[in-house]
Amino acid sequence: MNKPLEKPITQVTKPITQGCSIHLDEVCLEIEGKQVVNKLSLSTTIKRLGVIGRNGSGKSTLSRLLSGLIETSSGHIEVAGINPFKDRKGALREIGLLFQNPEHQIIFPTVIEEIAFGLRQQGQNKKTAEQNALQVLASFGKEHWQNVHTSALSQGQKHLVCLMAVMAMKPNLIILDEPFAGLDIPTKKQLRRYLDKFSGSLIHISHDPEDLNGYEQLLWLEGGEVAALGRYEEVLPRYLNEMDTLGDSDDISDLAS
Ligand SMILES: Nc1ncnc2c1ncn2[C@@H]1O[C@H](COP(=O)(O)OP(=O)(O)OP(=O)(O)O)[C@@H](O)[C@H]1O
Repeated sequence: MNKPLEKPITQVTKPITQGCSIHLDEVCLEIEGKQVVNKLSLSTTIKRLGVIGRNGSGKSTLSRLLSGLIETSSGHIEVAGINPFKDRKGALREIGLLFQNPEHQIIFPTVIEEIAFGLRQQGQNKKTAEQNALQVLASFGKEHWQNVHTSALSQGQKHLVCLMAVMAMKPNLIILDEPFAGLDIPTKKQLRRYLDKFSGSLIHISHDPEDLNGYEQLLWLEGGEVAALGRYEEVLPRYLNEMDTLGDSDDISDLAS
């Protein structure tokens, strides 16, 4: 695959709701000689942006670039007015990242410690961080979780702890890297309800278009490039059509050659 798609739209001039500003200018990332992200440019202030694309198209890499965990090889990234890689303090303040697997995120034995950790990172002292963490737990109706051992939580509960930990830091933008994968339908619906209440911006990576229902824009990545950026209703049918066509072919066998 990786054939050029229709002319990409990389500038959406009229966002429906104003959110966090995100600007990428000719961003490239090379890992071990492989061009993982290639001249990626986009500019948006949308509040709900879904990211779709095939396995290996660069979605998780984009989330790491946007949250400043990795540096570009070339090009420029600005999120909420800062360069997230260079301004780590600013990135901690502005951007939260939620991984698909909460096991990759949770490091503390109890829920309160886990939620307070990010606040300590932001400079709060232990007492204030724990008070604020407790407030967040209360706002989710989960005060009784404070001393619960994180290892005793179900997968869905772990996801919720990660979400509360991220929200406690009051970011302007939360990036979600397939947070619903492997969750049952009720847990997914509950987490979705919490996310819908978030007043900041969300960038949500998902293989399931249903997760992104109601999102204002979709970014479709292909081979580390923007295949399309536009309204959900415009981009999704094109994407699904392309995926159907690919599903009828056999490009997986290419991996063996
Ligand atoms: N640390 C790394 N070393 C080598 N290659 C990498 C590394 N990280 C990512 N890649 C490559 O970059 C490409 C994009 O990977 P990425 O994980 O961003 O894709 P993705 O769209 O999130 O995929 P998926 O939908 O399967 O999660 C892949 O070809 C992957 O093999």
